[in-house]
Amino acid sequence: MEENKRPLYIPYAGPILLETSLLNKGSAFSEEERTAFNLDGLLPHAIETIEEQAERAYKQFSHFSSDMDKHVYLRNIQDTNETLFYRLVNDHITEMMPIIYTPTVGQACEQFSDIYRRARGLMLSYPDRHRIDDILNNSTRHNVHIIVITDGERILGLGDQGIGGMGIPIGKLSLYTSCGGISPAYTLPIVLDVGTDNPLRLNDPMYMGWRNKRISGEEYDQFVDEVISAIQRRWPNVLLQFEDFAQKNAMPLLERYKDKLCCFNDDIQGTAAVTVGSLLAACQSAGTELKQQTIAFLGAGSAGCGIAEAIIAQMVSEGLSDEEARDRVYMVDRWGLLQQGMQNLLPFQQKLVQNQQKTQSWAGEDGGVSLLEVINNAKPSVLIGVSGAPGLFTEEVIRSMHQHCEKPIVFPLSNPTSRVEARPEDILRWTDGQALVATGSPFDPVEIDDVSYPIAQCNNSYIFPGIGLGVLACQAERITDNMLMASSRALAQCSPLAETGEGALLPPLEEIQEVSKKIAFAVARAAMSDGVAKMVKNVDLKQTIDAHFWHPEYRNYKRTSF
Ligand SMILES: NC(=O)c1ccc[n+]([C@@H]2O[C@H](COP(=O)([O-])OP(=O)(O)OC[C@H]3O[C@@H](n4cnc5c(N)ncnc54)[C@H](O)[C@@H]3O)[C@@H](O)[C@H]2O)c1
Ligand SMILES: O=C(O)C[C@H](O)C(=O)O
Ligand SMILES: [Mg+2]
Repeated sequence: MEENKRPLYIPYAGPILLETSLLNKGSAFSEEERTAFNLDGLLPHAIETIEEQAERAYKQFSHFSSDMDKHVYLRNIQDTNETLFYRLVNDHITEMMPIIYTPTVGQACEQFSDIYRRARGLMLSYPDRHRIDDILNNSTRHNVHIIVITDGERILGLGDQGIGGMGIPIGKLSLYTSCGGISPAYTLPIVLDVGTDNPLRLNDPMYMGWRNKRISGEEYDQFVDEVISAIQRRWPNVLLQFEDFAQKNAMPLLERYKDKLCCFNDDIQGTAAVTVGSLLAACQSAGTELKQQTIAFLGAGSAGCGIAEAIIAQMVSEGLSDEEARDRVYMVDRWGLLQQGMQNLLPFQQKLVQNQQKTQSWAGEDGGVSLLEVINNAKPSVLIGVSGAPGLFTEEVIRSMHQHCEKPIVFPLSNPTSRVEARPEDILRWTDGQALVATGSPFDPVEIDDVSYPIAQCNNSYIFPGIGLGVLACQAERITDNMLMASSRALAQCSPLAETGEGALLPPLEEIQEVSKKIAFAVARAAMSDGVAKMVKNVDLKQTIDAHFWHPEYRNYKRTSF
């Protein structure tokens, strides 16, 4: 906090200062600042506090009836006065997170070109591939510590949105700041504009991206390589988060870069960490261990296989052999259960096939093993949906699961809300209130017979802000599996249900900043013990994390020249 009291020396003045979102204070500029920075007459007479500004902004926000209008309104505040934006979001996190993030951000990506107002972040288009270094120098942020990058091809469960995918890095980075205390000055959203195969975007006269089919293969790989090399030259210590890449690219990109720079794939690893954390909390509250569960997945893609591998690693840490752990995990995709000998599986899916000898008698008429057949034969206690396809946890599937398992754990994690595998109220009705439900998108508590069931939001948003804070605090140079596992365990320790035997599976969003600090602490400790942190061992880690935590408060400005 002492840090924050030091004045900032600012070379901008007049309208340019008011147009600089990181520095603008609007009506909160003091009398002295108004004189020193040539602002007299550019602002209303009254000098306001940030609380007064936030009160007015909240009133205006509340007048909008649609979530998209609210989203556009908040994004506009973000683009004009970031401090006020974060003050507002922090004060109303439960109400505003679904507006700046999932699910509304999905619609904002689909309508990106329609609602476009101001420049934010970097848009790197394939036709500009020969001047990426120059373009990075145009960035409005110079001291970048965290980048979220997408190519817009798998936006939530909404498919290819081309340049509209930019909504996702913007939304994720907003959470890095509001939930993880990363100064907005340190963040940079990037979209790789490599075309789009979505006819709705290509045929839309308003579409603002490169109007071309997606590039692929060698051209695509080379372009990504050029961008990442340029990022490393410009910001060698940056944490790079890959987000919402299509299945064919997500894992190969992670494999290609994970040992070369400080990076992770949020859909594979962040999702795995939050899901394992949630499952650990669920097991703890039931007095069991993860190794005792049998787990079925619908969707064996980036998220599904990422979660499965993290579950297996946790089961092994609880004493199972790798083979025993894999035996307990059933992956169902479009063509049924992943089994040995199946054609066209990607390398990361091949590691998760079931032994055909065990499952051959389960097959239906078409020779494949459906989700229902897995439920009836394997009798899972945990069911996870990451298919992006809505409604597939049918009444029959859930009731069959409940027949074999008194208190099933059911996580329909697909986003946004329109893609959920089953709605929580249905799952609870079909299981007489016995299921433990968590979803990827936010849902209100379910009321049945005067009992209220809270629905946890099992979304990687519980994890990545804490990872970012931990990485910055200890100056980590890589993201290791131990760091991710540490984040899961730290999250599980924050679970009200695990702690007290009742209440929600995951902590309320009002506590997210404290949760992020705990995750950051665990992540940084794991980074130090893995030898990937530059921070010296005897520094007080907790104090360093607190010192890194940015708060949306105005600082005093003093004038300086360029
Ligand atoms: N809650 C979270 O934090 C979180 C995190 C990551 C992803 N997700 C969600 O999970 C979904 C999948 O993401 P992903 O990155 O794994 O995508 P992906 O494309 O890599 O994987 C989706 C998989 O589901 C399969 N699938 C599609 N329709 C199916 C059907 N009818 N039956 C069986 N399988 C089917 C696909 O073949 C594919 O293998 C998305 O909706 C995404 O929003 C949620
Ligand atoms: O963006 C989210 O809400 C979570 C996740 O990264 C997803 O792709 O669905
Ligand atoms: Mg994602």
